[in-house]
Amino acid sequence: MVSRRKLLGLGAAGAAALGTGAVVARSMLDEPPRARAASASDPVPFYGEHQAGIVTPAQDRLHFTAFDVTTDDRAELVELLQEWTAAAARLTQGKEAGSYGAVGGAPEAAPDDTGEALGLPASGLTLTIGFGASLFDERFGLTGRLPAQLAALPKFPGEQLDPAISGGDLCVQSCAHDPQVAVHAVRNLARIGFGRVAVRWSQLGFGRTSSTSREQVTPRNLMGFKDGTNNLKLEDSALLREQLWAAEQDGSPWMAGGAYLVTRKIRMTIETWDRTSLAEQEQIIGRNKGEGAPLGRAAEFDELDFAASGPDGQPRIGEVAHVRLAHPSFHGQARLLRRGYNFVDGSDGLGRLDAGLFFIAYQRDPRRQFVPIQLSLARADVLNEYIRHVSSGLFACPPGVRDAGDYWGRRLFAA
Ligand SMILES: C=CC1=C(C)c2cc3[nH]c(cc4nc(cc5[nH]c(cc1n2)c(C)c5CCC(=O)O)C(CCC(=O)O)=C4C)c(C)c3C=C
Ligand SMILES: [Fe+2]
Repeated sequence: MVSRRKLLGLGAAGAAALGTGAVVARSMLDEPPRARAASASDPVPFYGEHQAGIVTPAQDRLHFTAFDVTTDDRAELVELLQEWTAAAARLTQGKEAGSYGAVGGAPEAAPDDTGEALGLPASGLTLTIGFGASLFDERFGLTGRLPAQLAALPKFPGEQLDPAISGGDLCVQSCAHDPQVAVHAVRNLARIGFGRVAVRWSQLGFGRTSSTSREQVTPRNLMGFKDGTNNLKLEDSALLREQLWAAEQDGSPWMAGGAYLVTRKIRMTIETWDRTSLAEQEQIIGRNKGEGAPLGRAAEFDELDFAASGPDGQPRIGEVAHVRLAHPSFHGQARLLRRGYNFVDGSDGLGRLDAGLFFIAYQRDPRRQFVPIQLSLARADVLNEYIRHVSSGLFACPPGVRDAGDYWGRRLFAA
């Protein structure tokens, strides 16, 4: 197999051989992936108990895609998932999607890799798959396997969802430190899926808006605030077991080790936000803009003190501040692993940027976690004056792929 990085180092003779369409022997250049990503260009292990791309320290770039399955044939769907898994195992290690690659196959055949990532390193690529509730209809004999956790989200006050950019039978979250690598992976999965799946909607993102590890600096969202401070993180193993990973006893044993994913595309009216005073912006969020410290406190990771009041006798963190309404203490300690990205999809034709937050949250049960939190936010959050939810997705992300004999969702399709 040719790793993309190796291809660059082949030298003139090797490059010439590839250029003439020679098929490279799989064993010639194969090498095992390193155990863990050490730098932004390194691979992240693909095999494991959980899918990569959930607690993996959030990469800088996102290409999220939802697919509709266009075949009604269960065997074809299983075959697709097997082919996707094999391609994902290669792509995430910096290899090409297929064993011949972009230039190593027969000249009369379409290449089994599209080529735009040739020469690029793995770039921390992770590919994470999810299954939407619509996959469990009568087409594939999965009706009895629909997890209760995929119950449709309620209609939240104020949302203006566009069905064309919501839902989907399948989703793939592609994250990498290089946008070309993230897009290349999705493009090749779509290519492999031709005739069996069609892209329903997709979203590009940048500037991760959450930290999922204590080793990461907290990034900023497009409102200019640090986002992801009080998040579930990779290091919180007991909390992850309690709040993130589905367990055998949760009702759908095939999901044990997986997690449920909620996506929301949230458009910001940033032009209005940008004309709002600093003091008001900080009141709305409940943290200061510079440090990201809770109002009334000095440092980013200081505890939030909801009882503290200012000189005017009013609570430092207002009753309708975003962080108060979203805090676990108001939701039976429910937490989320947030992993969102900023987006700017050009302009809206009315002189405004089409920009905002592509919110991504993983959890063990959206009915206990995302739904109550979002209900509080939708009812009272002062931030609502500046945001609008325009798309929604809910997916069951199965456990990790154990080894090369396993595939995404194997336990779902097992007899
Ligand atoms: C339903 C869940 C949430 C949505 C939707 C949401 C949208 C949203 N958030 C920000 C900006 C910030 N959020 C912050 C904290 C925070 N947000 C949520 C949940 C949702 N946010 C939670 C659970 C928390 C943590 C609360 C806590 O325990 O303290 C922050 C503060 C920094 C941080 O802790 O991450 C900011 C800033 C925007 C702009 C937005 C929609 C566009
Ligand atoms: Fe938030």
